Amino acid sequence: MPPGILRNSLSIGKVTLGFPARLLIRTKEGQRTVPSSKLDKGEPLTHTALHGCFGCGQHNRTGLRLRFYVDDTGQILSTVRLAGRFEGPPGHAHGGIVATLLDEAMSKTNRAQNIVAMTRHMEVDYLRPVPLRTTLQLTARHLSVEGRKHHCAAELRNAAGELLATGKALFIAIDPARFQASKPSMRAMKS
Ligand SMILES: CCCCCCCCCC(=O)SCCNC(=O)CCNC(=O)[C@H](O)C(C)(C)COP(=O)(O)OP(=O)(O)OC[C@H]1O[C@@H](n2cnc3c(N)ncnc32)[C@H](O)[C@@H]1OP(=O)(O)O
Repeated sequence: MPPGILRNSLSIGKVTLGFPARLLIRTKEGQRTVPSSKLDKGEPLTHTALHGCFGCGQHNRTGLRLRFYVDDTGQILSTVRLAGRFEGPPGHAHGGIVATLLDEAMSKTNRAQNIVAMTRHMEVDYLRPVPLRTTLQLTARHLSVEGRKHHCAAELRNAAGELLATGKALFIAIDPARFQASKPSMRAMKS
């Protein structure tokens, strides 16, 4: 297991129940779909610092509350079911929410290596409208690193494996302690 990955309290057996019947994964041999019951190498990926995050904060009741897993190649996996409040085009997700899904998954490819990094530049290809209230598959990979610059990519698919959106992004590694120290106080934010 790469450093920085913390197991959450769910067992692997319970985790796989959350996935659709078949899940697209990338292995050392190439891309393929597997029955989700066979996804025995996915490890829950979680962290303790960002409870309020709109993407993954489990305490953010209005957020997406995404949960992520990492396979043995370092690929990040998640399944998502978007609620009606995330609508943009009728019956489909708002583009900003689609970008958030891709951004969040890519950020976890850094987190899985114990790197704290912020999105500096991101591009999205919206290939098909993303339906609400149905299971979606979100995957992301770390592509390369050069100094503080981390290049990542993500894909969003429907349960049948059809590609709906892709993203690429440049993340810049930061010192989280310095970031916390520069955080505005609640009083400053209210004024
Ligand atoms: C505790 C925090 C936890 C955060 C977790 C991640 C959450 C999930 C992801 C997000 O949604 S983050 C939220 C959205 N992103 C932001 O709010 C970031 C806002 N931007 C910043 O705060 C700063 O721009 C940033 C910290 C990302 C970088 O500022 P720096 O001053 O540290 O870096 P700098 O500008 O010097 O750029 C670093 C390198 O990247 C290069 N660079 C910057 N933009 C580039 C670009 N577009 N293309 C190519 N290279 C680029 C730049 O030239 C330089 O190259 P060198 O190191 O070789 O000199």
